[in-house]
Amino acid sequence: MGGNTKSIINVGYKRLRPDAQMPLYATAEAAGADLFAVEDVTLTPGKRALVSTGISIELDPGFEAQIRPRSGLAFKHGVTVLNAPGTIDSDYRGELKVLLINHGDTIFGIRAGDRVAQLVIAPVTTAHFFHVDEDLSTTDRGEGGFGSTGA
Ligand SMILES: O=c1ccn([C@H]2C[C@H](O)[C@@H](COP(=O)(O)OP(=O)(O)OP(=O)(O)O)O2)c(=O)[nH]1
Ligand SMILES: [Mg+2]
Repeated sequence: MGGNTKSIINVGYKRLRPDAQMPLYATAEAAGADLFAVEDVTLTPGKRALVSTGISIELDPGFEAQIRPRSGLAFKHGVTVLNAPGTIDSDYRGELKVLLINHGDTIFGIRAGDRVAQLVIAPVTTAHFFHVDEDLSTTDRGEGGFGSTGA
């Protein structure tokens, strides 16, 4: 289409239990790889739960993984990732966990093997923060924010 090339990085994963499933892209060009629950969880309305995936990954420095909601769960059941997007640091070696919340009005049951969220790999820019003594540069926006440009 635009002549841009796809970028692919290698990400090693470990199964922390035999029934864990590796993150899986549902289609060839999916941005997110689905994450699977390894346990049954019951989410009553308004409640949250940390759902185990049974997977750990090793990202190279300069990358992160984001745990994002699945829109189908949000649309059909009001179930979403509470801390979306969850941040997986490249130095994290623990199990990937998904913090789900039920914003719906009915009980939502998760079964082991269900796809509960999706993992997006992204490059990270690390800032070198330096203190400045002079004024910051002048812009049209200035200090306006939080709706300052109108509805
Ligand atoms: O949805 C999430 C979010 C985070 N993590 C793991 C990976 C991440 O690298 C680590 C720390 O996450 P974060 O920095 O968001 O949490 P924190 O509250 O700042 O904890 P910490 O003090 O451990 O950084 O927890 C998950 O498994 N799932
Ligand atoms: Mg942190």
